[in-house]
Amino acid sequence: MDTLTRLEQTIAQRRNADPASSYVAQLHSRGLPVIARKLGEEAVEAIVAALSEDRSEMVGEAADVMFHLMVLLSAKDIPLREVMAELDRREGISGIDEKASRTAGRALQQEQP
Ligand SMILES: N=c1c2ncn([C@@H]3O[C@H](COP(=O)(O)OP(=O)(O)OP(=O)(O)O)[C@@H](O)[C@H]3O)c2ncn1[C@@H]1O[C@H](COP(=O)(O)O)[C@@H](O)[C@H]1O
Repeated sequence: MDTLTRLEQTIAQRRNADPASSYVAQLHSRGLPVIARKLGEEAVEAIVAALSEDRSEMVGEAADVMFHLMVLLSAKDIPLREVMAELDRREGISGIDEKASRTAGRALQQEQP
């Protein structure tokens, strides 16, 4: 089993644990807005780390972002496999082409009466 799948299972098991002894349970007990905000804070910390020269800090902050994203997915009852399936669906589609097709689609919609 890969690391993220194991982490997903751990988070599912810890969700309803005692918040005094589990950080995952603590986050869940505080609710979705707190979990979402925490992910935002971790993302900002990752940005700061990326702009510093400290490689290990970047690795640590990237792990924090991924962990808190996994907690948020759990809170939203979205299985990791659904996100992986979306990434699989996107495989081989250039971001440039995808954006261009969206822009063209919007232009077509605006032309219609
Ligand atoms: N992977 C993680 C993991 N990564 C980060 N964290 C915690 O996320 C929190 C991050 O919050 P902060 O950035 O605010 O951390 P901080 O140390 O307060 O930092 P600053 O305020 O100084 O910036 C810290 O408490 C980290 O310990 C994690 N907590 C848990 N896990 C996994 O989740 C499992 C279950 O954890 P519990 O629910 O706590 O048993 C663990 O066994 C791990 O596998």
